[in-house]
Amino acid sequence: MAKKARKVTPMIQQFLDIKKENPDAILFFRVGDFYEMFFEDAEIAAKELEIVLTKRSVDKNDPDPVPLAGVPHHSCEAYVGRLLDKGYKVAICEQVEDPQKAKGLVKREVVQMITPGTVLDTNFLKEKENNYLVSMAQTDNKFGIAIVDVSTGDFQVTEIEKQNTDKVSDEISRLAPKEVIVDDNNRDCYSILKKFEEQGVLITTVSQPTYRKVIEIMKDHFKVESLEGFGLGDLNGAVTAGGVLLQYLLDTQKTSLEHIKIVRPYSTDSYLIMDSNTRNNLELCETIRQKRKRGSLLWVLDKTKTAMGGRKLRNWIQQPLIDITAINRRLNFVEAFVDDYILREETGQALERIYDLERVLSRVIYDRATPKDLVGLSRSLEVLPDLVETLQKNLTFDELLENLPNTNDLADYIKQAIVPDPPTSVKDGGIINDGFDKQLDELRDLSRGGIEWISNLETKERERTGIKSLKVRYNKVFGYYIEITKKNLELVPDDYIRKQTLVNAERFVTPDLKEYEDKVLKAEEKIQEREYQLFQKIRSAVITRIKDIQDCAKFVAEIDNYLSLAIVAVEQNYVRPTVDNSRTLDIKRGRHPVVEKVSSEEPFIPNNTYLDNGIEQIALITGPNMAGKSTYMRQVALIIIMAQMGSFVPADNATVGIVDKIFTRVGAADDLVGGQSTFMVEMNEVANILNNATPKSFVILDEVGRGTSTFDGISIARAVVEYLHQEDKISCKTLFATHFHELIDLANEFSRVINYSVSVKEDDDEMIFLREIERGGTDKSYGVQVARLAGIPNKVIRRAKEILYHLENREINEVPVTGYQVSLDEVENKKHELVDEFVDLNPDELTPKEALDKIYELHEKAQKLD
Ligand SMILES: Nc1ncnc2c1ncn2[C@@H]1O[C@H](COP(=O)(O)OP(=O)(O)OP(=O)(O)O)[C@@H](O)[C@H]1O
Repeated sequence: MAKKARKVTPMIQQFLDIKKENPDAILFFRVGDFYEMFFEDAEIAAKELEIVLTKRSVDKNDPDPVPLAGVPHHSCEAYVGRLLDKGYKVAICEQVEDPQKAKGLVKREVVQMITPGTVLDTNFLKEKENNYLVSMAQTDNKFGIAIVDVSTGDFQVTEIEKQNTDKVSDEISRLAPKEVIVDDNNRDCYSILKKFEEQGVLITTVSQPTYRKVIEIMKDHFKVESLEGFGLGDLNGAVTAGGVLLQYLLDTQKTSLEHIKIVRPYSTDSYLIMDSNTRNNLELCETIRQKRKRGSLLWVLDKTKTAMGGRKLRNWIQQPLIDITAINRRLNFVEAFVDDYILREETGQALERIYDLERVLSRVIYDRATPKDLVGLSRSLEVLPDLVETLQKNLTFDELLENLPNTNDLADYIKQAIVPDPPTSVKDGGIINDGFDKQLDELRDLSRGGIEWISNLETKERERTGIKSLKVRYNKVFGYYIEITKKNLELVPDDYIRKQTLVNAERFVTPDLKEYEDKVLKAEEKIQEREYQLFQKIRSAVITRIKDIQDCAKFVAEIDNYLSLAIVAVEQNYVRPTVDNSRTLDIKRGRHPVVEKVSSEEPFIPNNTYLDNGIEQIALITGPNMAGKSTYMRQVALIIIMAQMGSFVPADNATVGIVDKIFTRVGAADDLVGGQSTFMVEMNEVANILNNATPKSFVILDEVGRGTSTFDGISIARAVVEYLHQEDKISCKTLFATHFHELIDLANEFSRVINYSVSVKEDDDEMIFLREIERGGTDKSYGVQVARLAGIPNKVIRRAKEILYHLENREINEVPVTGYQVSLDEVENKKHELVDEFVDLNPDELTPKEALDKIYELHEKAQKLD
């Protein structure tokens, strides 16, 4: 801000004072019809919003005018939205008294602090996505995480052991928060959050209150004596994060938080665990490269009709269940819809008429709701009885309907109160129905009577004066007046009082006219006041029913999800999976839900999968590039996820023994991570899998060891398979795709490793992909043929084939050196040296970090060799 003390105008001083209270926000300072920004705020706004930066002198002789930028108040939303998108906070500072009545400088106050995590305006929110604000706190041995979506009132807390920083990071990345709050002194938390800050998430630092204070904040907010009732007994980390979050909201949001009615503790271990790589690799909610919903699993499954359903479905996909009863409960509901076309149709039609109850409710609470919002709320609630009647036709839904609150009275009340098609703002008037409020009706009668008297006045006065062209008109300056053309002026009666002379006419008023006008205007003012009071009364009526409306919203979202999953199941021909406690994964003719939907050129070829922990634990899949290995492995993971989220699956038959964690090591994510070599990323991911997988986990390894030289790669790949196979270690179901044909032999040595390959047919040197997974390995890679498909020039292909021939026949030294100079002898010797060095490594003498560094060093050497 202004560094040296300078004399400034009172208004600029007022700006500076308010800015001092809100140092980390861009201050939108209301001046007349504009929001103006000064000093650095102006410079930032000008740059980020591409608006003109000007200067304003604070006094006549000021040599150093103040930077200034402004936006019109009526179109400020778009500008605020852009600043929020870029991770800024915006403080809206309004004139809080009528400038015409103000003595001296008009009073101004910050009436709203908008931050990316607390925004409510529908213009800035994605309809089918939650907008999470997260807080992170730390106790002796735990990290606490609290999550709130201010636009829906959803408030959850969890905690994770302190040593498990990766898990914390995975959870935060699942939530994809817009803003994270953290104690300004907490380095551990901050080091986890740094990555998110680099991705553009706003990190807001606050001072963490003491634990006692935190408990008080939580108890005060929820109006309870103890937090035990929420199941927060000894979750100190979760409670701390929750208290920090509430305190932040209380400090920044100048309105009530009444819609945050309950806090729900959860454990990340109650869901199928996936790290953020796995979520990305499997393209659950967006594609890896384009970051678009189209092409993701969500895109296939989302047929939801309501925004609430859309948000819930996203959460279901991100958090598949591990409790068999809960999964089967969901599957039962989906099945009920799958089996009944009429039920689907009728339910769909009802859901289509339901607005975003959660977000309307939060706007009501924050006093941002429009009359249209309330009409929307009432119409949505009115749909519920129809929906209930429809669902009652199938007994499966009884359980869901049991606790659904009855909100008919509220719907009726709003319907009686507000006109069916009200204007957008209460200020526009005319929002309350006639007959709803006696006082309003009387005022309206008065006003209408006055208007009628005035409108009859023209006829009356024409008769009285004999002036046929006499007109009664209204303008903002004089109010009502009588206009007489110049040529009729001598007929003007004595009681007319002249107000204005025009070129061809004169304007008059009469005492009667003024009296009626007064009545009308006063009545109008009172009507406006009364309508506002009534609107607030209706608002309060809604607020008393927050819990009921939230329960209805949850019910609608849940039904919407079952219906959506059922519609997809019918359209795409999915089946109900059997989910049980076995260790078996048995999929008959499984398909990839996304690829089968987008592949228009060739029909999708289904494939079987059988894995268990007893006999067929690790499937080693070999086959040419482009054959469909990655698609196949991802398809199996997606089928598990779909089954455990309660969805039908793309297969003819599927049995899924509950999986606790899914891990993937798939090359596609490599380019996502900046600053680390492909090999390093690969090894980090493998380390994570080997350290965290359990016998109930499912692991996909795609080309492990690819990022380094062949011998290193084979050695690492083999060691990983051996480790996964050891009965006393992990022994989890694994799909392992590899180009290293040398690994095929593992099936002879290890009882639970089974070879598979993806079939290809050769026809006149042409390669035809059959896309069928067959038992048995293949030692042909067809890399050269695939290279040709990719458009590599024929000359290079021919030469590659020539080299390949000699390599395959172990005639490394006899490759004719026509075309390219290849010193294979030298390369081969160096390669042996590297492998020797690798084999000589003694794990007992190295820490894991040293081992990784060493491998990395060898990898770099090998890459140079390549
Ligand atoms: N079962 C299938 N039916 C039809 N098309 C398929 C099938 N599996 C894969 N494909 C198509 O084949 C293409 C290649 O598949 P994928 O990327 O899985 O091959 P890959 O064997 O993993 O190749 P690479 O080893 O080069 O990574 C995909 O774009 C997909 O559209």
